[in-house]
Amino acid sequence: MNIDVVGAGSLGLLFGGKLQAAGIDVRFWTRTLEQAEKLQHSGIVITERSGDTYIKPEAVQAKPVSELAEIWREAPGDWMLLTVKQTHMHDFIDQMQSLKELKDRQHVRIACYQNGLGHLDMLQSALPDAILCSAITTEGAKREVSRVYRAGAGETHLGLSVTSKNRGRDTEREQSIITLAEVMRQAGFDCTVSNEIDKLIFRKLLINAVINPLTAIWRIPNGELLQRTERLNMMKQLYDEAMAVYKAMGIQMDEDLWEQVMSVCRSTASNTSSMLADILHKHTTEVESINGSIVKMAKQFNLNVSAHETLLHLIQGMPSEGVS
Ligand SMILES: NC(=O)C1=CN([C@@H]2O[C@H](COP(=O)(O)OP(=O)(O)OC[C@H]3O[C@@H](n4cnc5c(N)ncnc54)[C@H](OP(=O)(O)O)[C@@H]3O)[C@@H](O)[C@H]2O)C=CC1
Ligand SMILES: CC(C)(CO)C(=O)C(=O)O
Repeated sequence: MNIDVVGAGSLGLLFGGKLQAAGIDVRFWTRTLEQAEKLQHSGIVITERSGDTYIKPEAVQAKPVSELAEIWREAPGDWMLLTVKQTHMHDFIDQMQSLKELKDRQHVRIACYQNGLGHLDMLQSALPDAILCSAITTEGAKREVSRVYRAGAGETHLGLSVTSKNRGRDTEREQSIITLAEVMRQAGFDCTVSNEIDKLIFRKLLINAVINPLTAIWRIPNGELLQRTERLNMMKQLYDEAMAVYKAMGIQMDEDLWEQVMSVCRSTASNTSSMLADILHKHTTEVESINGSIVKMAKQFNLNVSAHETLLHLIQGMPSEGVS
């Protein structure tokens, strides 16, 4: 199987690096030529509790994403792992426009790792023939140049979301996802195919919508959210607002989801959430596709989600030079 990893960041290097170490043919597609050259010069190191895995420089295939569509004409891959952030989806879509002209365009298969909502619809309307699969993962990865740290082993669920379903050829789509999951397992990921991927997408959205903006505003690791009543009260307000939206939409969640949110805080107690990390690194956050999605859905039902709305605006208004 040939895997194209688009976005050689934290998740991209973790998944791509481990797949390559398991003997899968992997090509990395970077935003800049500079990063592609760096990977080919230094190789990739994956640091896990069990030790380091090293992909030698000469084994790394990395190119700027601007060359992907052209190379795909001659040598298409079997699956693309899309590991860019939500904030870079528009750039990626612009770069992929010429894939529409491929003869075999219905064989463009993309596994989307993004947190939040919005990317699948956007991608499906830009590439209507592509097979899109959601990859919901509890892996935690952090990149430093060409080294990626894996924070324990998480679970990854792959599945066709509502966006990609009802487009025919479901058996073929499902089979290709099963094959991708098998390859992921060979590479050491706890990966399963889920028939309830939308539930998992909304569960993750809720967890991110409660934890991320508060840790970003208070600049605390996830575990510290549980340390003060005021923080727990804010979490609960965000939770209740989101659950009211889900109820109006007919989205069923587990009865003990509030317990699960607190349990994620405990199991990732020392984590800097991705939203806080983005702010500290002066990157645009994914708040628009996380809390912004809750706000957008609430509007359809005239529901009040004032906590999400306030946090959305507070985070969007953060100084672009970051905070220290
Ligand atoms: N890290 C994690 O543990 C988890 C992350 N996620 C989700 O996965 C997604 C990716 O996260 P993460 O890996 O942490 O993010 P990173 O910022 O570490 O990686 C994203 C990479 O994409 C590159 N990129 C940006 N635009 C393009 C483009 N058009 N073409 C090719 N590459 C591009 C960036 O390049 P450059 O650095 O040059 O800008 C960067 O290397 C996010 O939506 C996140 O919410 C979900 C679960 C866990
Ligand atoms: C689950 C959580 C909150 C872990 O840090 C996360 O997914 C994130 O930081 O984006």
